[in-house]
Amino acid sequence: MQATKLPNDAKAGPTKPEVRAVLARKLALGPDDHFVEVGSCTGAVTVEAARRAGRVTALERKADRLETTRSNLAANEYDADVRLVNAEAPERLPDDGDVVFLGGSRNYERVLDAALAAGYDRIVMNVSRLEVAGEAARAFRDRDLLDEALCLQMATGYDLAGATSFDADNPVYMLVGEPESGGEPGDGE
Ligand SMILES: C[S@@+](CC[C@H](N)C(=O)[O-])C[C@H]1O[C@@H](n2cnc3c(N)ncnc32)[C@H](O)[C@@H]1O
Repeated sequence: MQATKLPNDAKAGPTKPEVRAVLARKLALGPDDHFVEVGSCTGAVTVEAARRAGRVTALERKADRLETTRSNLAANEYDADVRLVNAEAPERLPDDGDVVFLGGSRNYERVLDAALAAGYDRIVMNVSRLEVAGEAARAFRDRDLLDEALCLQMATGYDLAGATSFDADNPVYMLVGEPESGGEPGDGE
């Protein structure tokens, strides 16, 4: 697998590589897909999506973070047609997208409604704060959208006096939605 280079950082990112690996599986992007990202920040997800999807639109509300997305994209190779947009979704959410990933949670209910109205096939959201995760899971359920709910918790080993100890990351909740499937969480695969 090609390494993802992120020479520039931004405060709220990047999404950890192991979480991105699970995310890639859940997004299941292919060359015919138009992938839309809400909250691109460092561009870590943007870069990896741009190697799988045909088109990528990355929205980021903070202009300086969008510039970080842009510079990190420039450090990597990818084939997709990528468009970067400085906007707070649902403003400028494309109406011809196939798959949307919400890495940022502002206005998420309105983003879900806009994506559903536009006929997106897959909607995935990552949340780290517990209360927001609970409310977002309810929002997915209320829209008959919740296909899977995952709680990812990574711990990375490091050397401690010749033995292996671990540094734990905070948990990340991943909500996977497939409009019209809306099964019980866990039915996904
Ligand atoms: C946790 S960070 C995403 C990290 C990113 N996946 C990465 O790997 O760097 C969330 C980002 O979403 C942005 N954001 C939050 N809500 C947004 C919205 N409604 N529209 C656009 N950007 C949004 C924030 O400014 C922030 O940069």
